[in-house]
Amino acid sequence: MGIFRKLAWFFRLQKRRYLVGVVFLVLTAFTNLVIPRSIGQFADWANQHQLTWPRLGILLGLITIAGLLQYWFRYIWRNQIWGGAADLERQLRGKLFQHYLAMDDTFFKRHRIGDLMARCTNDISAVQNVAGVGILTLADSIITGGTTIIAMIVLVNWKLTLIAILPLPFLALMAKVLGDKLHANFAKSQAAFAQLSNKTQESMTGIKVIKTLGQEEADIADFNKKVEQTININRHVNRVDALFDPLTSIIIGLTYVITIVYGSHLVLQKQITIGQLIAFVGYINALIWPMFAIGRLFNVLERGNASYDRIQALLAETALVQEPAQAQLVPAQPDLVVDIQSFHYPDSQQLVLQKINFQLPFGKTLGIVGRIGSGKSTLVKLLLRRFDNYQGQITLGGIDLRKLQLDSLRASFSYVPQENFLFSTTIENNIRFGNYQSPKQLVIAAAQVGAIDPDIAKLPAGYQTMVGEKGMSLSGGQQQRLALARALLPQPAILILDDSTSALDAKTEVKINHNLRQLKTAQSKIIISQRLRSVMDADEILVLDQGKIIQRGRHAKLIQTTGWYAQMWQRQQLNLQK
Ligand SMILES: Nc1ncnc2c1ncn2[C@@H]1O[C@H](COP(=O)(O)OP(=O)(O)OP(=O)(O)O)[C@@H](O)[C@H]1O
Repeated sequence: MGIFRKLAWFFRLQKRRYLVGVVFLVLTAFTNLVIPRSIGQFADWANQHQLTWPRLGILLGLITIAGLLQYWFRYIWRNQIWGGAADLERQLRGKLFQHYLAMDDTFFKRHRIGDLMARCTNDISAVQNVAGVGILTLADSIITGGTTIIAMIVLVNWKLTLIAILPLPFLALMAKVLGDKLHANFAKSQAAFAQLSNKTQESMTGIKVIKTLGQEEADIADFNKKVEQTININRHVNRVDALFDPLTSIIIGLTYVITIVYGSHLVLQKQITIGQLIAFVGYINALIWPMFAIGRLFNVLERGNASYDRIQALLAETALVQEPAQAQLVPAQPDLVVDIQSFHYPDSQQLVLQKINFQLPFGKTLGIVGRIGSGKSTLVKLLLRRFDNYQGQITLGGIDLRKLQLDSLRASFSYVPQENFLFSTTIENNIRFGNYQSPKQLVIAAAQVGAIDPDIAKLPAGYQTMVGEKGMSLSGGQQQRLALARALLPQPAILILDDSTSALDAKTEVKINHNLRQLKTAQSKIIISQRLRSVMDADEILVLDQGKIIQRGRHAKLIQTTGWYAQMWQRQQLNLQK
């Protein structure tokens, strides 16, 4: 019952809806009594040769009215209670999704996507069941069960009632015991399902790698193994479930036998009429479902409770980066000043950045180069405030990043990462992403700077061409250029290109660099690249190695020195000549 306490916030919000639902459940329970009672009366009148057409008419009228009212009452409570359950689902789904979006990299490292999706599907359904089937069963068991037993005692005979309902609590007990077994297996089935969705998601995401390495057969075998495991567990669940029905029939059968044997005895003793006995059988019929449901109720509540805890555990995880109270907006045309003493990722002790300091006045360009793994992308993550746990300070427009509004901070940067993500919608929507109000000319202008406009013009549906999932229908270079156009459209204060032209040929890259230089919109640029050609026009270039700046200055100065930059420049020039 703890789950009802945990969901008290929701039931308080939906008080009216649930109250109306329960009132109509009570009315349904009362109309439920009319039909057996009328049939019993019919039997008595028939038995006593007192049945007349008008009397038959009254009974049929009563049964019809009770049936119609029941239809209407059921319609109302179903709408109210199921509506409430659907609303709980909507709220939990919304909360979880919003939470996922607010989380940082470490969260997604801790939880696999398949698990996160399972929480959004199976766990939410289990909690939703509490607010739907759970509430219905609880109210129905108490209300229908209670009114039926009272009717049996008052309208028929208390001794017969007591003896006849004796086996019914076993029905509830059995439902609970088997339910527990079912629950344990259900947890295994949930885990197997989560593994299967992890596997499916990984295979779908990595489909290109699987095909390239010719691993289709191995992957299919692995997938089939997981499907087999899931089916086996579900088979076991079904076997336990299948035990339930025959046992139910035995207990219900026993109840009828007792009722008929002892009831007939009472009829022969003239303590009750034959009509009362017939009505009584009708009441027993009405009582079976509430008893049966009580046992199942425990499972619904337990399952819901476990799932609610799992959802809450996720929701309780806080993002590493929090917005302070009274956060400030980024000033217009901000200068960027970086002074990082040291940084390590939260889940590792390895120092990834040390003594990184530079200034990027508004409108200037900074180039960052260096060996792979030297910390270039990590530096960008700190600028975008994906991590906060560094020693030192970063200011934008003179304000510490940690004091800025997150939305305002992120709107100041446009970041084109090494690996782009395109959405399965049109090319235009991919460029517009988040900037749906921008006029079409600006979309085209961004595509022109990104040198993707000529490619789009060649497509049959132009800007309205659908991009396959993850940009499947575009080449790697086209995807990179589309991502660049998307980053340019909002005209951010600082544009960050993180090796974002790696898939382009030299000619296209030169063209894009030229377009970027010609941009009329003033903005700062941070260009990270393996190709020194991309940064040679920068106002300052930083060379990183093992998280430290080992060289800095302008291109002309750096090629004069004997360090990494000059060596790399010569090597790349030679490669170009080949
Ligand atoms: N999320 C993370 N958690 C722990 N360590 C990480 C994480 N991301 C990167 N690292 C480590 O930080 C170091 C710097 O990585 P980073 O990606 O910043 O290098 P990079 O210079 O951008 O490399 P590349 O040129 O290959 O993109 C590497 O040793 C890497 O293994």
